[in-house]
Amino acid sequence: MQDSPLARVQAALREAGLGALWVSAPANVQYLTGFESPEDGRVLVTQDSATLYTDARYTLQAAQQSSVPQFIGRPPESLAHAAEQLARLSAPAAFEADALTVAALDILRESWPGELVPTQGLVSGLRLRKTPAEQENIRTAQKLADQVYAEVRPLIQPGTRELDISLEIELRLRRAGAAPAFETIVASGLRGALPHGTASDKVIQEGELVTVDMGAALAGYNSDMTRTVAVGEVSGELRRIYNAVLEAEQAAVRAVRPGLTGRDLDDVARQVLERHGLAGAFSHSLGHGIGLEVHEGPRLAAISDDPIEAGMVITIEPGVYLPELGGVRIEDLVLVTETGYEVLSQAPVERV
Ligand SMILES: CSCC[C@H](N)C(=O)N1CCC[C@H]1C(=O)N[C@@H](C)C(=O)O
Repeated sequence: MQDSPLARVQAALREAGLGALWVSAPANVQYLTGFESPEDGRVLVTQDSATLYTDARYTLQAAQQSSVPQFIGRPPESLAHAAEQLARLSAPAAFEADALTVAALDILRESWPGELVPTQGLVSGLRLRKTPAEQENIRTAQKLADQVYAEVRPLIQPGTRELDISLEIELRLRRAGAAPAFETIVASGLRGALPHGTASDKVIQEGELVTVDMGAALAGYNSDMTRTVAVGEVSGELRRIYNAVLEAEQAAVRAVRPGLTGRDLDDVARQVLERHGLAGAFSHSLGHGIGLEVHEGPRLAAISDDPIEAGMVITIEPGVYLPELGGVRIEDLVLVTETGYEVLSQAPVERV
């Protein structure tokens, strides 16, 4: 309890001179309470209490899952209940500035007494380093994704539609009790130049590269991995960009260790691609943290000072996108350890 996420948020409130925090970011609601329908939940954390607010659709579920007491009801009753707690505080209450619409803030201001101040990162900062239990959840989600990828890999052949590959992946994830972490990306041939090219009805042809970017969501935690494979013989230029991306990816993975910043790792990959004359075609960041959300801190990007620390789970995913030719992305899921890294994604990276 002493070191639980809730206890740490309460300690942070005391340190910041805040009386309470209204938590509305779904991942933060789940992190603090264990409630697995967090889009329909909010949490009021004070220095010595916490209440989960949700509605009657979730009475039983919230009682089974939540580690904090629940108030079942909708606004205005729920906000009036929170207002009673806030009225006892002498310090201002805070809200999550990155997880509240202007309209929702107006309603809180109309419903509650006292000052309401914006905060950022109070809870999501705690989520950056994963506990051993969280690491295990992500590892299990990735193992399932590896298994599903292996089962579906034989379908990536001439004559198959991209859509049928994504459907097969998503069906197999769901059969196993998981869900897709995000809409599966299957981008073949020229569509490979779309970094977020979700599967279309395009039919895969001989001589194309096919990029599959997939993740499993299990027990609230997500995985994320990309493989690009060749269908038959591909052109020399496609082979060249594939091997350049592979070199960049492997260099960045091998560089992972605590003490660096997100920018340092992004630089490693970008420099390799620069040597191959391809840095201009790497149009996104190197990677991101992952956990209760697919995209969370730290950012691995050219503009990121985010520190890389042991316990973080990150993706390393350089890509090259050339509209006239196609694209390549290779992505691994990596746990940052005290001494370096452990690659969690085990699906084979093929030679092209
Ligand atoms: C819609 S979730 C996509 C998951 C994927 N593995 C991923 O994170 N991608 C695909 C290419 C770029 C990268 C991404 O979206 N990165 C973000 C963080 C960025 O802003 O660069």
